Amino acid sequence: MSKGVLLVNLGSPDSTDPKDVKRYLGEFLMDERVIDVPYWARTLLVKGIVLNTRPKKSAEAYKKIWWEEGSPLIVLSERLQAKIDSLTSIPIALSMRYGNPDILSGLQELNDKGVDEVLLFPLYPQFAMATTETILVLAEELRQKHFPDMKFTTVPPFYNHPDYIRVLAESISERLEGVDFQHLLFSYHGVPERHIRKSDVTKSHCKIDGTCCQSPSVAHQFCYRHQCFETTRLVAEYLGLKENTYSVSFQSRLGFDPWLQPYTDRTIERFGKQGMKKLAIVTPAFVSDCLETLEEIAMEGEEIFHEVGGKEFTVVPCLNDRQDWVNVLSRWIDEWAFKKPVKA
Ligand SMILES: C=CC1=C(C)c2cc3[nH]c(cc4nc(cc5[nH]c(cc1n2)c(C)c5CCC(=O)O)C(CCC(=O)O)=C4C)c(C)c3C=C
Ligand SMILES: [Fe+2]
Ligand SMILES: [Fe+2]
Repeated sequence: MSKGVLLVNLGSPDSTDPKDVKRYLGEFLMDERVIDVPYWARTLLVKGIVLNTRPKKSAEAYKKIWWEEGSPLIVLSERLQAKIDSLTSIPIALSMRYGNPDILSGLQELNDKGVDEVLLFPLYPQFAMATTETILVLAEELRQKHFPDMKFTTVPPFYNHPDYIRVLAESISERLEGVDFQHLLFSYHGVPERHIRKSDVTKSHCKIDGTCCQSPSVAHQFCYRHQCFETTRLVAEYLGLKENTYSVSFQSRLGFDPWLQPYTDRTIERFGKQGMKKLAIVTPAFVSDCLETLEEIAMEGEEIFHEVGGKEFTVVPCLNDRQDWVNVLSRWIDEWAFKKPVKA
């Protein structure tokens, strides 16, 4: 058997043209694991309401962060792929769950190189139905339809892996060296609370309260909220952060359902109103900088903080193509390719 890797990230529109943004949002939001309501209700909501207003607004936001080479998320993912490729001896392909390059083209590229054993590598530290699960489900559908002889292995969420924690913590301490900050906010992408309950394999553990995510449970294998808290706890431990000098919040909510709380925008506002002047923020749900980090946090978040009296707002970049991160990913891939188990 011949081995290869498919890195998969979320994806971006092809350009900042509202038509491209509309096509991308249509594919993204019609995913039943992103907006998890019956098909008729999703169609009504997405095609009848969201796609009539959101693409124009989102296109304006994308214009603020777009690079000459294209979407930061795609460009940074491509740089990561190229660097890993230069360190490993097996083919490394890159796909996006939505937009281009799609998962089918990534699998085709590997297939054309003679690969019949693929390591599926969702580029998300924490499990979520709207991220990891939807990648694995679509990839499996495509495998059955187009490449029935291909074999898949999946990289599990690495939210608590010591290598990931070390690199994330080092990236934070590098960015914050010499920066005087009062609080470090760990802002994760939010999900509707309903998603957390749906992913609870025990169907009884998850209460979305102060205790469930801290009490041991098999449910945590698929609990995004627990995994965000664990990443935070382990990084705080690594950096020796004192209690009450860091906290967790959830950003990017959409719609009227309750999403995971506290919300990042309200948290930033509250901190400023309480008199905090120097806030640092890190976004560990994303391994590549993107709209949600470069616009929502670094631009909008800073504006909110300044409006309520905050002075210094420091954003830690995502891991992107940092060399220590590239080294870790290349080593995990080699461990798999040369028959050593990838540590969970
Ligand atoms: C409406 C439901 C959404 C869920 C659930 C959701 C979960 C989720 N998303 C990410 C990562 C990213 N999301 C990004 C953009 C983005 N997300 C949503 C909606 C949901 N996300 C929308 C509508 C958008 C598009 C932009 C907008 O109109 O506001 C991005 C950035 C993409 C880019 O091109 O830069 C990322 C990355 C995670 C990790 C997650 C659940 C854990
Ligand atoms: Fe999102
Ligand atoms: Fe929980």
